[in-house]
Amino acid sequence: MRLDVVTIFPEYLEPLNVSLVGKARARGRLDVRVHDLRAWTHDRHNTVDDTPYGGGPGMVMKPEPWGEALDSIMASGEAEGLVKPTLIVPTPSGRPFTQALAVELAERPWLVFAPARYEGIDRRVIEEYGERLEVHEVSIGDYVLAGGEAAVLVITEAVARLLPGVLGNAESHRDDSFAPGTMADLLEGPVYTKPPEWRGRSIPEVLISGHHGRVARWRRDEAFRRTSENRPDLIERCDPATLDKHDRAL
Ligand SMILES: CN1CCN(Cc2ccc(Cn3ccc4ccc(-c5n[nH]c(N)c5C#N)cc43)cc2)CC1
Repeated sequence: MRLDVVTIFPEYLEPLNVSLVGKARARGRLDVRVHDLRAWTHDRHNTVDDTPYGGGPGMVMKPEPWGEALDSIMASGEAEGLVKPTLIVPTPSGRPFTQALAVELAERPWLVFAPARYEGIDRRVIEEYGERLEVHEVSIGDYVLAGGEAAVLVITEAVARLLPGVLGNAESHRDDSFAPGTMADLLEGPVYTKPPEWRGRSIPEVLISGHHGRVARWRRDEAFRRTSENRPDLIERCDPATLDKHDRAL
């Protein structure tokens, strides 16, 4: 997968050089290219924003630099034999970014991210590229950030861990929380490791019982309890047949 990010803060994307995404890049699973939007400005101040038409607070990102940047990146991808990218625009007014969308995006060969700042990007940019590309305007949560770069880090990590060969065998994403329509809709239960006793706190006996069926049942029950407490909405979403199937398998 090729992944391009256009931003006025390229240094914000440094975390894409480390950990899981950094390893995926080193292994050639991910080709990440970060671009400074100001490279596509032509005035002495490298201007990327201006006052909003109709008045109001803040500034709006000008369409011209974005148009030149996206055209240039698309041309470079096409020169390398890639067809068309999927454009992802983080925005507080976007549809929620979910595990289901991460799974969908992990199937794409080429993603381009357009994280804005200020009050956002002139709407005509989305209209222009929406006529040529699949465009996803997404929000990573119900809170307000100062720009889209943090969302790029979140989305990139969620997608990269789904790419073949990125997660080690031990860290399967097969039973991830939030995977649509499966028992994995439940939140993870508690986890424990050595030592068996720590500051007078021991671990649940069942986990050292050696009885795999009982361990699986205990984990499912704990996941169910935790989900009921923290995310009852996920219980609603989990169809009874799936719950029942899982029970029968235990
Ligand atoms: C007067 N009012 C009029 C409404 N605005 C709304 C507004 C407009 C821009 C910004 C800052 N910003 C700029 C680009 C950008 C991208 C993503 C996100 C973002 N925030 N939260 C998420 N989950 C995000 C994601 N993903 C924020 C961004 C914040 C709030 C406020 C002022």
